[in-house]
Amino acid sequence: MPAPRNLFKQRLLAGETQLGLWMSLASPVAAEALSLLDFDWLLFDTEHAPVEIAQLQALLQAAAAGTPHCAARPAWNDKVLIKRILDVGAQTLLVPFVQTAEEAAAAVAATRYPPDGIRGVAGGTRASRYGTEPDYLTTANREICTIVQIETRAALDQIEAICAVDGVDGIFIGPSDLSASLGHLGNPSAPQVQEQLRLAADRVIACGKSPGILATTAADAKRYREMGYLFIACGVDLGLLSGAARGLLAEMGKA
Ligand SMILES: O=C(O)C(=O)C[C@H](O)[C@@H](O)CO
Repeated sequence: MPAPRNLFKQRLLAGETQLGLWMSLASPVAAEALSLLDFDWLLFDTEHAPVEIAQLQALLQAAAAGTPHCAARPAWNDKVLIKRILDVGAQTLLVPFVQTAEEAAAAVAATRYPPDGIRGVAGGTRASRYGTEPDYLTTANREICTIVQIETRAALDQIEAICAVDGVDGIFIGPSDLSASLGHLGNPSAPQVQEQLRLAADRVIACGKSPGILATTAADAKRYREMGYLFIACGVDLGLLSGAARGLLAEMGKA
């Protein structure tokens, strides 16, 4: 049996819109419950969430209950972190803080077995169904989706060069870090930041790649969709939980 088909990658390359959810709670219960909703993808964050590799494996196992495609973000553009995430079965990686074509190429190489890259070979991991998929090693590369995250002014300057790197399947813009880099720390809604987000989407699309982004409200997600963003994390599980709890308290008159 070959590696599982990566439908998220196929839809990304076809330019389809895919609505996702950003997962920071580090909770298998939340992962399982939210996987049963109709999101196209879930992103498990290991950069800014307290998630190590064994926990990520448990999160992926829990989310396998449902249909969304499961992506993961390593804590850094690091070949060891990326290898370990691939081994626990994530096929789509969102690699943070990529600023140059060279860094993008390194991210791609880390996700591919030789001769296309440098991913280390393991006999039995969750990715290969613990070694029961005889064709996994020869088919894994084509089912990996590598998305790089642009989150600085310097990276914005390199969008076209980064998009041109073979194996980069999509470009994800991090509004929080980008706003910080542009001098608007904590304020991604600043008009100058929003203008850069609009321009970035246009430039990525002009390069023939799909742009993605993280929104924290439905209003933001809709605006980003109008800007042309194609894979949009429409919210964060942690934010949704605490927002709903705050709303409940407010309704009870304890704001
Ligand atoms: O810059 C951003 O935006 C991101 O990279 C996402 C953040 O890390 C964070 O908001 C995720 O919870």
